[in-house]
Amino acid sequence: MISLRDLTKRYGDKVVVDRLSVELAPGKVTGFLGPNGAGKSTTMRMVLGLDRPTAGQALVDGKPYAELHHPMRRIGALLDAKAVHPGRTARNHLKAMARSNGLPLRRVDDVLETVGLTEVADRRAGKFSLGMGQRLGIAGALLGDPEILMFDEPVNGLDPDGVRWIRGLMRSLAAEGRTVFVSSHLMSEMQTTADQLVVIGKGKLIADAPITEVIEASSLTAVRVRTPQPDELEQQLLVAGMRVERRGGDELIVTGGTLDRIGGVAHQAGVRINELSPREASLEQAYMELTASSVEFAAPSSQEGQAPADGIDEKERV
Ligand SMILES: Nc1ncnc2c1ncn2[C@@H]1O[C@H](COP(=O)(O)OP(=O)(O)OP(=O)(O)O)[C@@H](O)[C@H]1O
Repeated sequence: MISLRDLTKRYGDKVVVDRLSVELAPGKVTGFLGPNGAGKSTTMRMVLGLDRPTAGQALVDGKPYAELHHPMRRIGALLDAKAVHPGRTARNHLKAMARSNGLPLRRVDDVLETVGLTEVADRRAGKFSLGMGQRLGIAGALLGDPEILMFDEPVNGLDPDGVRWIRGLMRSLAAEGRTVFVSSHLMSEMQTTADQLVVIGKGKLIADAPITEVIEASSLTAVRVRTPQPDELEQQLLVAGMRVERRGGDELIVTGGTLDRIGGVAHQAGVRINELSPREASLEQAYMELTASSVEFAAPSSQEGQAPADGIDEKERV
C-alpha cells in the first residue's frame, strides 16, 4: 500500500506538490495523470525516498521508504530506464542489483523471462533499443517480487507491440493482487489499462476516482433522446435536475442523468421514447476538462482538435 498524506514539496517559493493525500489500493492499476510539470515525477521520487518532502509523508506499507527493511521486496520502480551502466550486460546489471539488495540470484533468470529478454541477456545494455531498455528497467523493478510497482511513463517512445506488452504486464500484476501505480500522458492508454485514476494539476489533487466515474462526471458524457413529446420530456427532466439541450425536431441531449434515470422520468410522465442512447466522453475529453485550469504552459488558443461542447462527433450528428 502506498499512502500519501498531505505530501508537499517546495522548490524555493514554488509549491510543486501541494498537500497531496491519496491511498493506493492493491489489486488495481492506478493511473497517475496530470499536465507537464504537475508534480508526478516529484511525487514518485518522494515515495522512493529520492526527494525529501517539505511537509507531509509518502509511506510504503506504513513507513517512509528509508525505513523499509528490504525495500526492493516491498516496492519496485521504473523511473528512468536509462539509469543502467551501458557497458554491463542485462544479466550482469540485474545480478549486481540482486547482490547489492540481498535478493536471490535465481530471480535474475525469472525476471529476464518475464520481460522477454532471455535471448539478449548477455548483450550490453548500452546497445539496447529504447523498448529493450524499458523492459530491462521493468525487470529491475520486478527483481524483489514486490507487492507494489511504480512506473513513470513506462510506454514513452515504445512501439505498439511494446505498449501492448506493458499494458498486459500491468494488468496481470494487478490481477495477482499487487498495487500498480503508473504515470502516463497517454489518456487512451490509461483508458484501456487503469481501474482508478489519480489526477493532479499544479501539485494539487484534482480527482481520485474509478475511471468510470471520471468519465461519467464529465459534462461531455451525455444521453441522446428522441421523443415525439420533446417539450413535455424536457420539462420533466429539468424538474429532475438534469440539463437539457434541444436539438430541434424530436431530439434532446441530456447531461447530468443516467439512461435509467431518464427512462424512469419518461415512464412516469407517460412520454414515449424512440431512442435513448449514451454518448460517453472519452477519457481524453474528461481529462482535458478536469485539468483545463491547471495547464502550466497552454498553447495559443486553437479550436483545432477540441471536442464539441456536447461530446458528440460531427460525423455522428444526423
Ligand atoms: N530539482 C528541482 N528543482 C527545482 N524545480 C524542480 C526540481 N524538480 C522538479 N522541479 C519542478 O517541479 C515541477 C514538477 O515537476 P515534475 O517533474 O514532478 O512534474 P511531472 O508532472 O512529472 O511533469 P512531466 O509530465 O513533464 O514529467 C516542475 O515545474 C519542475 O520544473
